[in-house]
Amino acid sequence: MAPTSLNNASEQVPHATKAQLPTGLNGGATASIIDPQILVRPNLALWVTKDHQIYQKEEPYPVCPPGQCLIHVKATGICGSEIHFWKSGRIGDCCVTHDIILGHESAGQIVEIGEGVQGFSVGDRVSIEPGVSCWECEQCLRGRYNLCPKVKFSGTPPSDGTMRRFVAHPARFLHKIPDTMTYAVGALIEPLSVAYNAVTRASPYLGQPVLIAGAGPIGLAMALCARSAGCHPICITDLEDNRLAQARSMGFQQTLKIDLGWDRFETARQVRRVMGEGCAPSLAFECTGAESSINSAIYALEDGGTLLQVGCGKPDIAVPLMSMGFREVNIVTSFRYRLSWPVVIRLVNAGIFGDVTGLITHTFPIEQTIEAFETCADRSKLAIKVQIVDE
Ligand SMILES: NC(=O)c1ccc[n+]([C@@H]2O[C@H](COP(=O)([O-])OP(=O)(O)OC[C@H]3O[C@@H](n4cnc5c(N)ncnc54)[C@H](O)[C@@H]3O)[C@@H](O)[C@H]2O)c1
Ligand SMILES: OC[C@H](O)C(O)[C@@H](O)CO
Repeated sequence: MAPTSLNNASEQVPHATKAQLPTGLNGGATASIIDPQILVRPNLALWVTKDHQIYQKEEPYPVCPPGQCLIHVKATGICGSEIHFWKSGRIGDCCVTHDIILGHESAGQIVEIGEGVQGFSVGDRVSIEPGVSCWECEQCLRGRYNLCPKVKFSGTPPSDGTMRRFVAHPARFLHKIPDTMTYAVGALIEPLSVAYNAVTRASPYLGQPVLIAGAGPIGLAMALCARSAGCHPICITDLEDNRLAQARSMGFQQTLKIDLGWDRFETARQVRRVMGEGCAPSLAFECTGAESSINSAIYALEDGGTLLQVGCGKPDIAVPLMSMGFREVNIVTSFRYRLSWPVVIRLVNAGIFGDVTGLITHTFPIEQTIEAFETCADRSKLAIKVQIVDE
């Protein structure tokens, strides 16, 4: 994955000042469905600095540019990448060089419609697809719009994100969610999309034995998706008991706590032992990005198996390429998602993944966003998915 493609375009969403606004709005039509009291609430936003600080500041109420909708963000999940931008100031070569607003896992309600937008109404409940691709380059035109070199990805430098009360977002990247779906679940469509994309890249077969390395939000979302795709048995590994306990509470009983003292052969042996039924995994979704985990997954795979690399780690990772060659072990990568929202919304709504709310362990009101970040970053708090809500 080229780190520079994480986000290459600069964000230029203009902001209106409150003084310019007639009634907390931009003068556009707003249906009575929106409580006017909500629109005058401060537009609190969560910023990160290049000096590893986060702070919350009131932003002007945004203007709603043509082609975009203004959304009252009602639920936003904190992603591990945001903890990286905060604590390390970077992911690979994608650096925080100036203060930006974080956030890319959000759902909310449309409060204003920009000029030229069709198919949406004020009051619609939507999940936000954060990667705004150009829709003009060859990758976009070929349908691989997740690889668009001009993508503006919410909350990834240099683009501001969705972790604020009100945000404008292009209508093309908004997806209606059914009335029966909560905003919290609408915000989970993003991590579930990461898993969905990886599953579509792997095309598993019914009854395929699968290893999932890492039981963070992505590993657990991966497990839900892989199970729905018919994978069985599924062995999930992690270093932490609480994450494996969460996996079991979601119905995945075959878990393995990794001992970093084991070498890759012993880890592979343990994976196969936990899988039981005489199985070795023929597909491994690697969701940690840790070199030792990647290597163990490669050795745990049966000959001819496939490593589906989802986790992001250091730029250069050593893998036993020659041994893989002799065993015809494949590596496939998966980056974000494309065309996933409508399908994932449909699958979640139909209950195909089971209860996805098992991913959410903590919820904070928007005013406590800093506390939410601290909880997410502090492993002793045993958080998996932390969400910020604003009802
Ligand atoms: N490919 C993509 O498009 C994409 C999208 C989102 C996230 N990601 C990446 O996916 C990974 C997982 O994301 P997350 O939010 O779940 O992160 P996370 O840090 O919450 O979870 C990772 C889990 O891996 C476990 N782990 C670490 N080393 C291990 C090892 N050697 N063996 C077994 N488990 C180990 C950790 O204990 C942790 O529970 C991250 O690297 C993230 O950057 C990739
Ligand atoms: O789910 C999407 C990921 O979190 C992003 O790609 C992030 O890692 C960098 O922008």
